[in-house]
Amino acid sequence: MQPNSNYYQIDRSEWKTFHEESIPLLSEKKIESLTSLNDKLSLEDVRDIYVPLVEMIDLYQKNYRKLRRMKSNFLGYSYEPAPLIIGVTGSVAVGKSTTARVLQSLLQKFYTDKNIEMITTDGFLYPNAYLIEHGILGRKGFPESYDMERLIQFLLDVKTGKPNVEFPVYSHHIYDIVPDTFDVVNQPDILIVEGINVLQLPSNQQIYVSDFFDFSIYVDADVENVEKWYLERFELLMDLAKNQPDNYYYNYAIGNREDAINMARGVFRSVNLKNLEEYIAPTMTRADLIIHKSDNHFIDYLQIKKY
Ligand SMILES: Nc1ncnc2c1ncn2[C@@H]1O[C@H](COP(=O)(O)OP(=O)(O)O)[C@@H](O)[C@H]1O
Ligand SMILES: CC(C)(COP(=O)(O)O)[C@@H](O)C(=O)NCCC(=O)O
Repeated sequence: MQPNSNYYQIDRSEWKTFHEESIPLLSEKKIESLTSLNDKLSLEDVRDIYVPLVEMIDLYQKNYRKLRRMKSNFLGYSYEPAPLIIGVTGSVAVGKSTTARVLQSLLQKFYTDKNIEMITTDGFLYPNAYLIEHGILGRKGFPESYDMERLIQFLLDVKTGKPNVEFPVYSHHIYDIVPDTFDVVNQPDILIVEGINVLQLPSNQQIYVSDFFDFSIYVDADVENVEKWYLERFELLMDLAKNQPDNYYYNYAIGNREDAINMARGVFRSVNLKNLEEYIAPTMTRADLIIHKSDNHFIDYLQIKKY
């Protein structure tokens, strides 16, 4: 990021000191219970990074509701609550879903009386059969592989307060959309939407996915680290598939390990890296907050949009 860019750069050592006086501190008990639920997460990360982040989101949340109330009064409409929507994006395997899950759990502990939900846009990928039929299986994750109209309709339904809004489910284990399976989002107070495509511009829709966002986060890391984390996840998925012949990773799991890893490295470079460079990284400067991860997923600095 250039020094004259539109972001304040804040080192971890400074970020961790931020605290809004009017907000009661999250108890140590709540913080500790979160790390025991998520073995990937260190207590330091929750304390240093996520607690200040939740407090900052609380400022957005309060302001959002206040503005909506005042606007309704001004226009003479009755006030209708609408969820605050937070977008989380970044490369494949940078740690978006881990970040989104931690944020969801911590927000839920912070707002005990509110409903905090999370979805991933993987569910809006077209099924493999469709991608094959259109000759774009090798473009999975690129803009044309998503049903963006359906995603926008979903967000519209949630934002306008519809109950039990259904969305399709993607499974990394079968490497496809799970047939005839849906999850629901039911009138959340806060919805986190995680995916590589959430800050991208629409191809032919009038509305951007990001038009629905009240706060957005881009998770950033050097490509060498992202490739390493992608390969580590690939090995983990292979290990889990060892005794599951129906699993997409089964054939890799029972075959030559080095060949499988080399294949995955090739896929990362020819598909996911290309996607990152062409379509994902260019959306970074649309985010309100950039979280930078260094070796071993250590968050070393954050950047907050100035204007
Ligand atoms: N903070 C973290 N500490 C350790 N491992 C992590 C952390 N965040 C993510 N990972 C690991 O990195 C890999 C990619 O993370 P994931 O959340 O699946 O990425 P994405 O959703 O961006 O594809 C996974 O194997 C995950 O377990
Ligand atoms: C489903 C995805 C597009 C989304 O990735 P995610 O952010 O969930 O890791 C990606 O995991 C993927 O399958 N990419 C296509 C190339 C590949 O890695 O097989």
